[in-house]
Amino acid sequence: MTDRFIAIIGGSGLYEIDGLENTDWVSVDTPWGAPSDAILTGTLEGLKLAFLPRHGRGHVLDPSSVPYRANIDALKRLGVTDVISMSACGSFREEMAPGDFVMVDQFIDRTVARARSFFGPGCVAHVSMAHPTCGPLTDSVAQAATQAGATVHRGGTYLAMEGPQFSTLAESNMYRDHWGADVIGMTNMPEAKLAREAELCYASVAMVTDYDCWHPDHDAVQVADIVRTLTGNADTARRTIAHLPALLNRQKTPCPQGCDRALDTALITAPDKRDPDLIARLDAVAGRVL
Ligand SMILES: CSC[C@H]1O[C@H](OP(=O)(O)O)[C@H](O)[C@@H]1O
Ligand SMILES: Nc1ncnc2[nH]cnc12
Repeated sequence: MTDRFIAIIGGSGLYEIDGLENTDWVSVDTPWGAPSDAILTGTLEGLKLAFLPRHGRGHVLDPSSVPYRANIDALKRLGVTDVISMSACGSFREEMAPGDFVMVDQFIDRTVARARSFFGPGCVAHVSMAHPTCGPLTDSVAQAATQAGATVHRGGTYLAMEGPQFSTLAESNMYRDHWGADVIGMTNMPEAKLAREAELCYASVAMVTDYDCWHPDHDAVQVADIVRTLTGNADTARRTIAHLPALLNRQKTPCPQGCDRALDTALITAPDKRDPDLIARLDAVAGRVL
C-alpha cells in the first residue's frame, strides 16, 4: 500500500499555505521543463502534502505560460497521488456568488495555445475525460470546505478560456445562456487532462471572485475587484486545507472511479513502433504501463 500524498495547486491569491510540518521547498526537474516554482512539501497531522503556486510566487506566469505538463509531471515524480486545484473564477449563476466555492465536475475546454498532452507521435494515448474530476476526492474537499465555513455548490461546469483578456459580453452570454457553463477561468485546462493522463485523482475548487460581465447589476470584472475578493477566498481555502487531514485516509487505496488506472485502456501505439525518446520522457507519468 502506498502513502496518500495530496498536492494543492494554488491559483491567483493562493501563493503559499501555512501549518505544514517538516517543510521543504523542493526544485524538481522534469523532461517537460521547469514547473511554475519550487514545490513546498510537508505533512499536516501525518498527511503528506505538497503545495505548488500555479503562477509562481509573486504571480509571474500568465495562464498561457503556466508549464502545465512540467507541473503535473513534477507532482507525479514526487509521489503525489491526488491533486486539489484551488482557483479563482467568474460566475455565470446568480446563486454562485463572490466568496462561494463551486466543486467543479465538468469542463468546457476553449483553450487554444497550450501543450495539452504528454503523449504524441511515437506514443499515442487517448484517456477518457467523460468524468474529468474524481468524485470521492471532490466529496472530501467539499466536506472540508463546508467545515471551513464556505458556501459550497456541489457540481458545476467550468469553462476554461485562453485569456489573458476577460470575455466579451457576447461570449459571456453565450457561455452562460447557451453552453450551460456555470463558472469561468483560465487555468483548469489542460491541467485536468494532464492529471488524468498521469493517473492522478483531480478535484477542482472554483472560488468565485466576480460575475464576469453578464450581470446587469454588477460592473464588468476587473483585476482589482478580483483581488479584493481573493483575500477572503484564500483564507477560506487555507481553512479548507486544515480540515483535510481529518477526512482523508493516510493510505492510498484504489480509486473507485479508476483515476489511478486511466492508462490501462488508453495506449494504442504498437510496442515495437514506440519512440524511445518519448518513452523515456514518460517515465514518471506513464512508467506504470510502459
Ligand atoms: C487574477 S484574475 C485571472 C486569473 O485568475 C485565475 O487564475 P487561477 O485559475 O490560477 O486562480 C484565472 O484563471 C486567471 O488566470
Ligand atoms: N471572469 C473571469 N474570467 C476568467 N477568469 C477569471 N478568473 C477570475 N474571474 C474570471
